[in-house]
Formats: sequence, C-alpha cells, structure tokens
Amino acid sequence: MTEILKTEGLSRYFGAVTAAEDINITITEGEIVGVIGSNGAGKTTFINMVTGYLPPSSGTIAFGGAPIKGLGPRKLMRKGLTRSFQIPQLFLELPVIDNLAIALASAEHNQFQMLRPVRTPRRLAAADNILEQMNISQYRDEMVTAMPQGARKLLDIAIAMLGNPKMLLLDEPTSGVSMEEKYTLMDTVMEAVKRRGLTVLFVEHDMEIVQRYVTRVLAFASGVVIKDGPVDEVLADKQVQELVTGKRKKQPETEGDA
Ligand SMILES: Nc1ncnc2c1ncn2[C@@H]1O[C@H](COP(=O)(O)OP(=O)(O)OP(=O)(O)O)[C@@H](O)[C@H]1O
Repeated sequence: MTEILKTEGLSRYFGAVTAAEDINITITEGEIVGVIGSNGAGKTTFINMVTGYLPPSSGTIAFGGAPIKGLGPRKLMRKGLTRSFQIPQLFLELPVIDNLAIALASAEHNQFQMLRPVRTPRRLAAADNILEQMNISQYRDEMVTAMPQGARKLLDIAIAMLGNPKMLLLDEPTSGVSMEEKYTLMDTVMEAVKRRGLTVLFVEHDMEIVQRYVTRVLAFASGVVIKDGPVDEVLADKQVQELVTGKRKKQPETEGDA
C-alpha cells in the first residue's frame, strides 16, 4: 500500500493554547478516514496545517513522499491535495457555473488575471462534468443563493475536486445540512470519490455518518490524537466515549485514587 500523507510531530500553538500537539499519522492511498473530536479538539487546526492554510509551530508533513510544509494552498492544490470548508467558500451572487470556472482559472494562474476570459470551453466542460457527478446540474445557471445548504456543500466539494486531486480533506461536509439531505449528500460525494479513486480525510460530528462512510478514525481530544484505528474499535474505546462521543460519562475519582 502506498503512503500518501504522513505527519510527524506536527504541532501548533496559539500563545499558551495548544491547538494540536505531536500529531503522527500515516494515510495510505484510497483510505477513507474520519476525524472526530469535541469542539476545540484541534481537528480544523490539523486540516488547516495539512492544506497550507496555517503554518505549523513544529513538525513535518509529507505528501506523496515529498515534504510540503511551507507550501501554500494553491501550490498544494496543484500537487493534488485539496479541501472543502465547514462554511462553503463561494461567490453567492454569481451563477454556479461561474463559481466553478473562476476556481479553475485561479488554480491555473498564479494571480487571478482579470483580463483573460474565465468561461473557456475547456473549463465549462470540466465544470459541467463535475456538476453532473455531484447531481447539481439543475443549478448550473442559478445564483448560489438559490441553492439549498446541502447543494452548496456539494458545490464546494465539487470545486475541491475540479483539478483532479489525489487527496481530499473535507471539513464537516454535513454540518448545517438537514437530516433528510445528509445521506444523499454523502452518498453522492462517496460515489464521486470512489469513481476517482481519491483518498479522503473528513471531519465529522455525526457518528452515524462516521460509522457508515469511513473505515478508519482519528479521534482528537485537547489537540492530541487519542486513538487511531478501525471505526468500530475507535468508537468502542472507553476514552473516546468519555472525551469525544459522550457515550460514557467520565467516572468521578474516588478517594483512593492517586
Ligand atoms: N486563530 C486562533 N487563535 C487562537 N486560538 C485558536 C485559533 N484557532 C484555533 N484556536 C484554538 O485552538 C484549539 C483547537 O481549535 P480547532 O478549531 O482546531 O478545534 P476543532 O476541533 O476544529 O473545533 P470545532 O469542532 O469547534 O470546529 C481551540 O482551543 C481553539 O480555540
């Protein structure tokens, strides 16, 4: 199995706050990995460091065997590492098709070049293709504001998939999405992911979604990975149930405890 992402000793501090500390993980090609943890556990900090949005305080990151620490999001995108956001980063007052064409244009050029046409036939073809795969072609010429939340999430993930990445990091793909829309959204994303053979790491608070779509889980608490393993094993872990899923209450210490 080929290693695609490896972090060693990855840490990030904000003054006295330890947002992430000594994260050592290795992900192999084709894995679908869930990242779980309570609020403030360090999940987004970890994703931000890996995708070039936040410089680590220390540690190393390798993608496809090459060091990537210090590279910005755009360079990482060109190497095949992309992401989506908890709150979709979209131009709300532009048509869906233009959001895709602009994303492609800005990924292709070092600086967004205002005088070049954005809607080229090649970009439109790529955009139409991904809209179809994500089942949102019906919104092609609508403003983003006309889309329900689930469809906006799909558009944001479609943008992340545009440049044919090798690995996709999704920050809470189902947050803000209604119960009825959640499974349809995840089925659509996973079908596109499997068709393209992508490796995926996604942050998720909903344990039903985690159980249904991932094979491996990283559980974060207080900036540290407390458990990394197969989904059933991690979700059954006592410490994970106490600190992350809330399935088990932490037992009060008795007098005899040191
Ligand atoms: N820019 C920042 N400045 C200061 N502290 C920060 C900053 N970003 C994150 N933190 C702190 O780092 C810790 C980890 O935050 P992070 O956002 O990574 O957690 P999270 O697991 O993604 O939480 P959530 O599930 O709420 O999104 C928290 O204590 C948070 O307050």
